[in-house]
Amino acid sequence: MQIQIFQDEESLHRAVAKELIEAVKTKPNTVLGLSTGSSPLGTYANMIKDHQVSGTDYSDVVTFNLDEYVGLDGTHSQSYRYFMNTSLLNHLNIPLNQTNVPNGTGDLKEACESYEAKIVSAGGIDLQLLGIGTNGHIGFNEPGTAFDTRTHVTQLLQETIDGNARFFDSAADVPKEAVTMGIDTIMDVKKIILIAYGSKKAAAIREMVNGPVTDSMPASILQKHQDVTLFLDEEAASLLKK
Ligand SMILES: N[C@@H]1[C@@H](O)[C@H](O)[C@@H](COP(=O)(O)O)O[C@@H]1O
Repeated sequence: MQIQIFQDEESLHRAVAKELIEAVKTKPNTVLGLSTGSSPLGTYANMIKDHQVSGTDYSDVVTFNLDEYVGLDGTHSQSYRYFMNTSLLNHLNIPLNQTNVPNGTGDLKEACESYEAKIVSAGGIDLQLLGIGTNGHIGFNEPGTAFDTRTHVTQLLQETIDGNARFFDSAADVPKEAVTMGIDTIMDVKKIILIAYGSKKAAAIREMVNGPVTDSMPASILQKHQDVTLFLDEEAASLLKK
C-alpha cells in the first residue's frame, strides 16, 4: 500500500483528480470505477473544472459505480445514480449509456449478474476510486462480508444507516439494503485510489493499514492488492504507526 498525506482537503482532491485525468489522457477508453459519499465530491469538482478549462475528453470512457440503494430508482434524489449524474457525469462529455450504476430496482439477482458481466465485457476496471466507512466498509461491503463476494444484495448495518441519514430527511428514510460490488469484484480492479479525510476516519484507516486482514474490517483486504494508494489528510492519517 502506498500512502500520500496532504495538509488540506483541497490539495488532496487536486491530486486525486490529476490521477484520474492522467489515466483518461493516457488511455481514452479507460474504465473508471467511481464512488459516492462526500469523500469524492471535491475530486469530482476538480475533474469538472479541468474538463471545462482544458477540455479533457471523456467520450470513450466507461464508468462503473460501486453500489446503489435497493428501492431507489435513478430519478430519486438520494439514489447513487442521481448523485453521480448531478455531481459529475452530466458535467463531462461522457455518453450516459457508457456509465453504469448497479440497478437497485426490479430483478436484483439479474441486476447483480449483469453488472458483473458488463464489467468483464468492458475489459475490467482500470482505476477504482474508493471511500471508506467509519466501520471499514468499502462500497457497501459491511464488516462480516466474505472476501470472495461478487456483486450482491447486502443488508446495511444500523451504523451505516445512521451515518448516511444526513443525506435523507430521517434515518427511517434510508434504505435498509443495497446492491454492491463484492470484495472480490473490487480486488479484481487494476489500480485503486482510496480517499479519506477527517478525524472520523482515523481509526478505520489505522485498522485497514496496520491491523490484521480480517473480514471484520473489510478494507483490510486491500493490504493484499498489488496497486493501492491511499490519499489521506493529516487527520485521517493521525493514528497510523509512524
Ligand atoms: N457506500 C458508500 C461508500 O462507498 C462510501 O465510501 C461511504 C463513506 O461516505 P463518506 O465519503 O460520505 O464518508 O459511504 C457510503 O456508505
